[in-house]
Amino acid sequence: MHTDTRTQHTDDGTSATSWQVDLDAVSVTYPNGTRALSDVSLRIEPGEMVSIIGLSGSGKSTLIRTINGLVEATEGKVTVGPHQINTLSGRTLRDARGQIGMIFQGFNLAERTDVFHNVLVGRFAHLPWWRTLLDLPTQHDRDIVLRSLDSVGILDKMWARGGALSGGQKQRVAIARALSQEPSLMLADEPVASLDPPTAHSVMGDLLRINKEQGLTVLVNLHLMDLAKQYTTRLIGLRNGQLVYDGPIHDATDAHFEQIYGRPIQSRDVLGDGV
Ligand SMILES: Nc1ncnc2c1ncn2[C@@H]1O[C@H](COP(=O)(O)OP(=O)(O)OP(=O)(O)O)[C@@H](O)[C@H]1O
Repeated sequence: MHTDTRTQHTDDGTSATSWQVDLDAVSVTYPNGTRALSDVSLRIEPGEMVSIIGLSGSGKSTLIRTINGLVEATEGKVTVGPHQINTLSGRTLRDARGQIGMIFQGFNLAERTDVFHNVLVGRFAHLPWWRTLLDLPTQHDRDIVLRSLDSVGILDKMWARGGALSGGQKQRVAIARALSQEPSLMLADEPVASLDPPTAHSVMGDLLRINKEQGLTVLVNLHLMDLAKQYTTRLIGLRNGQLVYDGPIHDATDAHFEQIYGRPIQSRDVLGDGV
């Protein structure tokens, strides 16, 4: 299968590559016998902004984790940029993951460490080990950390401790940490599920801006249909581990959402405008 990449131009004139993602007949069965994904095939083009929607347990996290190699596909082929992820292990898998930014619902920040060093962690994939041990980032690494913080509007919090930030600020630090990897793909697993509605909208707005400004491929797991409609251009619907919708978001009707949820739409399926 041909795998495409696209060059993105960053503000400092350097260029990075935005990756395509291909899943070819991918199934995942966990060791306890749970079949979390069944025969999923899809292609995400470089630079797309895609939402993955489904009820709890439908396989959204498993899909995201299979793409970055945290979960192994038990059948099928997972191709991410130039890598066939499900054949990699050890150093080569770590190197590939170094180019995949990952954002989690729980932020995963070091609470007692300042924001600068939390974001610098994103550079570790690119630093020789002795520089990370000696805490000796280059000026280039520092510049990237500052630019990443600036791009999510929290440069002024650089010396605050991770634990002293609000949920929205923590998620922005997590986005900055992922950006400092200079990623070729951004994966977000329920990034706004712990946030209040206005903050959820602004974090989704940050992800959309990064997608547009940097041309970065973004895949985001959501369980709220209005966020998917407002911030993404393509919808992937999962139900019981199966792909039940894949198409442009503006073609997705309430009937499609009902098919994805397996029941009529309820108020808990939408966040509201948060104002
Ligand atoms: N490590 C695991 N071992 C065994 N079963 C698992 C594991 N992780 C997930 N599952 C199961 O796989 C199925 C899909 O789970 P997954 O977390 O991918 O769904 P999800 O759509 O992300 O759900 P949620 O929105 O609640 O996070 C579920 O039945 C879940 O219980």
